[in-house]
Amino acid sequence: VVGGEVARPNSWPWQISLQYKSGSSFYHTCGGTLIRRGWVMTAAHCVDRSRTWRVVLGDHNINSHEGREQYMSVSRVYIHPNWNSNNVAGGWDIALLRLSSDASLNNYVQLGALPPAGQVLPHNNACYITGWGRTQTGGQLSAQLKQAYLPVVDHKTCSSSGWWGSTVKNSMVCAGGGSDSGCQGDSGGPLNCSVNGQWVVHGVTSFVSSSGCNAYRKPTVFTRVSAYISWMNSIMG
Ligand SMILES: C[C@H](NC(=O)[C@H](CCCC[NH3+])NC(=O)C(F)(F)F)C(=O)Nc1ccc(C(F)(F)F)cc1
Repeated sequence: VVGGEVARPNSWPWQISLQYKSGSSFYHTCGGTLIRRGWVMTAAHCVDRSRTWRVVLGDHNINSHEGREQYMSVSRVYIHPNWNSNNVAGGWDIALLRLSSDASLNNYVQLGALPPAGQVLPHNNACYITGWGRTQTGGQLSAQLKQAYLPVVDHKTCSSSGWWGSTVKNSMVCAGGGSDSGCQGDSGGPLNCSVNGQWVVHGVTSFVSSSGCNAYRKPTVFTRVSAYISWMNSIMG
């Protein structure tokens, strides 16, 4: 996350860290959202390569053990069948991870709320991106979970010339476009939007401009969760 601020610990209790094993250690690579006790929603591009994954729940500082974390292994990865790893602009950047056991819900670990199928938020709807991604273009990951206020940019604006043009599809949500943005390492994490006073996860962090995370008029682009409700239900049952 470029800009924004460090989140109050565990104030986004559905945010997870997706980590892969290398040698005898695990490394943060993406974010994700706990959507059922045994299921995590993330981006397909996060799990393109087959690796040994683990999901960390209840985390704040990914480099220290604070005692609230739950470490879950992943028993199966479901990547959307239409996902094309050579074309993030095509959309379909969504995946589900089946956990090997159910999470314990508590003050630090809660389920994220999903939107109703088809719901599209209006321009400027209040949303926050959260994640441990780079804090500047080309910079380092954040040790502590960060948040940034990224209001929704409607499709009409986001897909206009000077903005993303036809790269952005209707199955995506744009948010931000100013000096705050997502960045590498935030992928797969939630776009948390305020709807009728409740936080609802309307986006899965998908891409930013290759010329810089907070490039002018290149809002962060998210997979629009409300376009994938039926697919997710078909997988999770
Ligand atoms: C560096 C930048 N990385 C990204 O945007 C990666 C996803 C990369 C998927 C493809 N391997 N996502 C992120 O950094 C995220 F944290 F914002 F989600 C990037 O490649 N952006 C990008 C690439 C292609 C296109 C387009 F489809 F238009 F060709 C648009 C943006």
